[in-house]
Amino acid sequence: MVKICCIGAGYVGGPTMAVIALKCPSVEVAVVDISVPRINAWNSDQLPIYEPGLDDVVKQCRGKNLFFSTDVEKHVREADIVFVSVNTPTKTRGLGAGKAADLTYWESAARMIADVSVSDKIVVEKSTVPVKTAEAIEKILTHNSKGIKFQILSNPEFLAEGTAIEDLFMPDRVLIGGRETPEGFAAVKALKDVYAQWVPEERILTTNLWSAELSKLAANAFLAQRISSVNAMSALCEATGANVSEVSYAVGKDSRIGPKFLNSSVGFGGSCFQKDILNLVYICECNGLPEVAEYWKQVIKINDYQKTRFVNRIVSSMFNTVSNKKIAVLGFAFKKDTGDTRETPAIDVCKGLLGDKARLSIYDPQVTEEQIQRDLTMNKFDWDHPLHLQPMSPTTVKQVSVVWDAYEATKDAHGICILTEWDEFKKLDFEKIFENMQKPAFVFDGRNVVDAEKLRKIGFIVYSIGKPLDQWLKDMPALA
Ligand SMILES: NC(=O)c1ccc[n+]([C@@H]2O[C@H](COP(=O)([O-])OP(=O)(O)OC[C@H]3O[C@@H](n4cnc5c(N)ncnc54)[C@H](O)[C@@H]3O)[C@@H](O)[C@H]2O)c1
Ligand SMILES: O=c1ccn([C@@H]2O[C@H](COP(=O)(O)OP(=O)(O)O[C@H]3O[C@H](CO)[C@@H](O)[C@H](O)[C@H]3O)[C@@H](O)[C@H]2O)c(=O)[nH]1
Repeated sequence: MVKICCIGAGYVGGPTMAVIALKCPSVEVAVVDISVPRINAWNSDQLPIYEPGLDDVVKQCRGKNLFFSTDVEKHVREADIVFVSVNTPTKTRGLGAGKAADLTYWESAARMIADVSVSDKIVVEKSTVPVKTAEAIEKILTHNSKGIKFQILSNPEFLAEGTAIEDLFMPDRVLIGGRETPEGFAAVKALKDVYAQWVPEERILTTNLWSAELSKLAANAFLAQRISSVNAMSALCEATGANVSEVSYAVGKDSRIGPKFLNSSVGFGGSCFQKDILNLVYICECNGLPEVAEYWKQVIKINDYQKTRFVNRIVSSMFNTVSNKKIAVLGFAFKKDTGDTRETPAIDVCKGLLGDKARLSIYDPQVTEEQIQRDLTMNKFDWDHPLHLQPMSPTTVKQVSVVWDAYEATKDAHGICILTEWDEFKKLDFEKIFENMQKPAFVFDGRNVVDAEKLRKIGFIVYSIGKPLDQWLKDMPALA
């Protein structure tokens, strides 16, 4: 029986290994982590992450061929294939601070693998890493190996949160990069055989190591670039009276461009896009390519501009101040169908409004008060460390209350900001909400989820990203 061990029981390690266990009953899969609460949660009825369909997959395999454990060394020692899916945060100090990937967790995992191994192993990079990381990992492993042979593969993960199980069941592609040597080809084949149990052969791509590592950063950069492109257009739409949804639709009808990933928003969030582009920018700079670095940096700049622009719209529309006004924030997660708040645009929008002394009442169906308070007090990039190493802030933001109902959040509010596209926000009774709000009542829709015309008929002043502006908003300056 092939034994797989995955170091890192997070958003990637957990779902990916659960699906491998489900699809490969003859493989034994152990997912290990240094975080005791995380492993306890994986072994309980309340999994540590919310992902549609995940509970079901875990229930079918847990205790049979899927195990979650904190005994990292034992499972690594016994495994034939070791996936490493640990944090790769953005460095906050030293060389490359604010851009480069911090490989501390990766390096310590590699040293531990070398220490405890007593048989040859395939080590798989599942985390997103800078191109050429495999070379460094290889050096750590071979210098400490006591004669044991390691083959390093790059097998980046492309799942998106909220659709992780679907993406893992039917991936567009699985990418495996390895050394172009007989041993490298054999390792690639061994991993390919695992995926081939449910992924059609033509969707399993094999490349050299550097292409696989770089393809992951490139894919995220291309995806984020599409959003920044459409968001840049949204500002121009507002200035000209064009409608960004109509523009996106018309542009996406070109089969060379395609319709997906062209929704204008308050900005992209999530644990990957910003981090991976910063990483790409740093790699370009290190390789003497400042023009290429500048090009990708612009994707992040437009994303920051979009968030600032949104806050400025709110403040300027509400008589140039939100001081002591109650603003209802609907949605805090970085996208719908997840409780994940890493790099969510809601953090920057809320901080912007708090900077102007607003009172915030926040509702998200999947995010807890503790998480929101933590996000609003944490320093940039601190979120991307194992849970027990994250700073616990003793302070809370007093002007923020977190409620468990959209109607409660909007009661007596001056304005509503929609920051996540949860389906339930489309079905709210806006007549009832309008009655209970201060007047004039504003809606700032950062996800284009509400029917603006319907809301205007009720009496709201509505701002929808990239849509023709209300007369009210036209009269207000909204410079970013
Ligand atoms: N979240 C996503 O959707 C996604 C998708 C594709 C790729 N990635 C990449 O995958 C990697 C993991 O991301 P994630 O979202 O799963 O992160 P995560 O923070 O949810 O999980 C990482 C886990 O690794 C554990 N860990 C860290 N060091 C360890 C060690 N030495 N030994 C054992 N456990 C250790 C942490 O405790 C944590 O539970 C990152 O490189 C990320 O960029 C993420
Ligand atoms: O048209 C769009 C599509 C997305 N978004 C936003 O972009 C962010 C990222 O969304 P998405 O890509 O769906 O989620 P992630 O889970 O961050 O997945 C991305 O990042 C992962 C981590 O690397 C990759 O594996 C995935 O392929 C890649 O899609 C979210 O804030 C979305 O709201 C938009 O604003 N407009």
